[in-house]
Amino acid sequence: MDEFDWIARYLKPIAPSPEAMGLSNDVGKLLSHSGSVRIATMDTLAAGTHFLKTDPLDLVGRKLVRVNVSDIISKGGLPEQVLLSIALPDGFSEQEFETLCHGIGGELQQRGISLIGGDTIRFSGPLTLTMMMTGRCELKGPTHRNGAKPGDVLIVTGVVGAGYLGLQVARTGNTGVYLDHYRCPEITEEQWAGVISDFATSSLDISDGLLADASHLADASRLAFSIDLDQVPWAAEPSDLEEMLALATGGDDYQALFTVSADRFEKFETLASERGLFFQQVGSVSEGSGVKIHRSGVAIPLPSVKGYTH
Ligand SMILES: Nc1ncnc2c1ncn2[C@@H]1O[C@H](COP(=O)(O)OP(=O)(O)O)[C@@H](O)[C@H]1O
Ligand SMILES: Cc1ncc(C[n+]2csc(CCOP(=O)(O)OP(=O)(O)O)c2C)c(N)n1
Ligand SMILES: [Mg+2]
Repeated sequence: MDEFDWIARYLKPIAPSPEAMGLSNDVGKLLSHSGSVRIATMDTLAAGTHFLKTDPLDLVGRKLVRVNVSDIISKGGLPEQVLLSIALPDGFSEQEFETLCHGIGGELQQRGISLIGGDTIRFSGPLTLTMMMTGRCELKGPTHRNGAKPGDVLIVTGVVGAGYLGLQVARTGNTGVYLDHYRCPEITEEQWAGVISDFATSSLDISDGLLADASHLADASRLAFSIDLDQVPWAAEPSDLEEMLALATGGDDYQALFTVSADRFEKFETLASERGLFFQQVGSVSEGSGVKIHRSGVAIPLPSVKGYTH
């Protein structure tokens, strides 16, 4: 069985959109719209770096889609189409390929996203998956990292630390809800896209860690971001400060982090609660630089490592 058979058997069925042209025309068609701006992102997941070799392959496939969707939604966009690169390790079986494609295809279908092409190779390295995802957003374009203003409030859309806890669980061979999040993260709900587009003055998704990603916004906006650790919706109540900081720096959260101006906050809050969207105010923006953390007004020294770096 060669790569063309596998593409025909497992990828064509998960690429039913007309723009994919049956994965038989070397190229796929990108959608074009008037009245919106098209955006694109790309994320790679490599075995050993982003997931464990023992993780179920259908969940790896779903995670690949979700980490890309997270990027699009956190910038105020809605996902549309994908290109997919699959680099298979030697010995990867047809059954494994089928399971992987089943996960990718299921997640794409549930979210109404179309696979339109890609590339498949075999090599001597670990399973490496790269997905390029397009999306569309309002004419003003995606939200930026640098738009925060003094007085803005800092918002997170979901719990922080579940991915970190899941990785610890996975390493000890246990199971549970955190493991599920590590393998296939609960990401920011799609309904947030419109709210972020309307209200966020700066935004991104938390992949490297709450403190690292907050500092990306702070640095780009050239302002100080102050986070009250007691306001953060932790995935599990930390037993001490050390564990709290581990949750704040572990990454793999895939929740949106953004700023909203104080005078629009009430309107924002009403809209989010009308739509049943969970969020938490975790801090605020002021003149100055970098991320500062505190608990009930008492400053806490920043840990030396604020998040994941490759
Ligand atoms: N991982 C993949 N996901 C989606 N489509 C793919 C993937 N790999 C290959 N394809 C599609 O299958 C067709 C044949 O691909 P391929 O044999 O890699 O072409 P080439 O020889 O030009 O690299 C192309 O339309 C390509 O977009
Ligand atoms: C086996 C394993 N070790 C460590 C981690 C933790 N980890 C790896 S990459 C990463 C950050 C996010 O990955 P990156 O490729 O930087 O994503 P992006 O910021 O581009 O979305 C984290 C927290 C993991 N997910 N799996
Ligand atoms: Mg990156």
